[in-house]
Amino acid sequence: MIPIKTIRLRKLNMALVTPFTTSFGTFHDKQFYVIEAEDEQGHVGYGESVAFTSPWYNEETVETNRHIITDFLIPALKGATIKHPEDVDYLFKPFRRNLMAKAAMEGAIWDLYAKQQKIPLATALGGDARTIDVGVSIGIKPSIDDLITSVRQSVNQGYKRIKVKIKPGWDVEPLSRVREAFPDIDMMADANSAYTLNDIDTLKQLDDLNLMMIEQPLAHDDIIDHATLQQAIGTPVCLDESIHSLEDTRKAIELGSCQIINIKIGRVGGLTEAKRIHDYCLKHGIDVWCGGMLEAGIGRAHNIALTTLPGFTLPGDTAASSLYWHQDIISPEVTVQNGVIHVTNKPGIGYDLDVLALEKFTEETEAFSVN
Ligand SMILES: O=C(O)CCC(=O)C1=CC=C[C@@H](O)[C@@H]1C(=O)O
Ligand SMILES: [Mg+2]
Repeated sequence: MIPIKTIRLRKLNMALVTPFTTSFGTFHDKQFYVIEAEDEQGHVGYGESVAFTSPWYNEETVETNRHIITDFLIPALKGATIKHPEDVDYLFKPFRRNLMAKAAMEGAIWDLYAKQQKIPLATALGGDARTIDVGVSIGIKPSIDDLITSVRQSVNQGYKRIKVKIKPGWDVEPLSRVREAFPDIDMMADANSAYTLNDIDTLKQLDDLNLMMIEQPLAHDDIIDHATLQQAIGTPVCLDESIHSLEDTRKAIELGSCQIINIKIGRVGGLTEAKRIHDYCLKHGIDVWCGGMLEAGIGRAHNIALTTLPGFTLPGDTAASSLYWHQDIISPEVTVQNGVIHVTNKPGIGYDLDVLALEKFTEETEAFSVN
């Protein structure tokens, strides 16, 4: 690779079109870092951090990302010889976890590499799909009627799969009403670790609803109880938060903890590990799909590139920019036609940056020399 000259951190703050409710409360906007990796010839690769401002999804936050990137990952790049983006994954190995910080940096370097090679990031990763199917994730709503309305909107827009968030007290009844209204849609539930093995009877009732999967029903750091649960229910278990690496994937598959894995680039430390997990699952007949973290356009573009790999057999959460942002930071924005994204064959992430929008949402910028 042409050596990296500068790493720039841009802290962005963007208002969400739809507030996003989690166990920590409701987010109305999202702060995150855009990482710009510039080489000595002026090519710029872009990455996007996906950590939230509070550690509700994993241990990372926007501020821990900045700390790890500026105090450890950028210094590690100084003087390092990066021949291929896979070298970055190796370079960052000595630093424990902080996978979203690593993924943001590594993603920018993968994009820079692809632009230097004048190939799409998808091609650099080994993907060749020209279109990808996408679904949509619907949060917990004030009423079942509101949920039905949201599902109808998404179905009418042609999304290939509807993901409905559930929690104790908001599960069998709302999902049954959705299934009654939409007997034939591909539907899944995302429990975000809200249940325990004491809830097996409730979760068994979901078997009657022909769900594609139930995502992360039990503890965020468990694969043992998920194996017990998978034995007890017919609905395929999908793991999200429990899987941080290829090793976690191997263990979960060997234990029978899941039948499907939601791969999120940020959760597993970057595109290199995400590809390793994909390749392993492809070999072992485990379906995978690409999860979302409410990314802006750069993160969305990385998700699209990854999803072109052959093992991404199920629709992911990479919905259109307009479902999340009044204005995205890429041009063109990510659009979805009848549940399908057409993959661009432009170099790197395949989208230009909308510089005016980027500046508009930038709260601060820092530059670090690497050579
Ligand atoms: O980006 C999207 O639209 C998907 C967002 C989404 O469903 C999630 C984001 C982060 C954590 C979870 O709440 C959930 C998920 O489990 O994937
Ligand atoms: Mg999930």
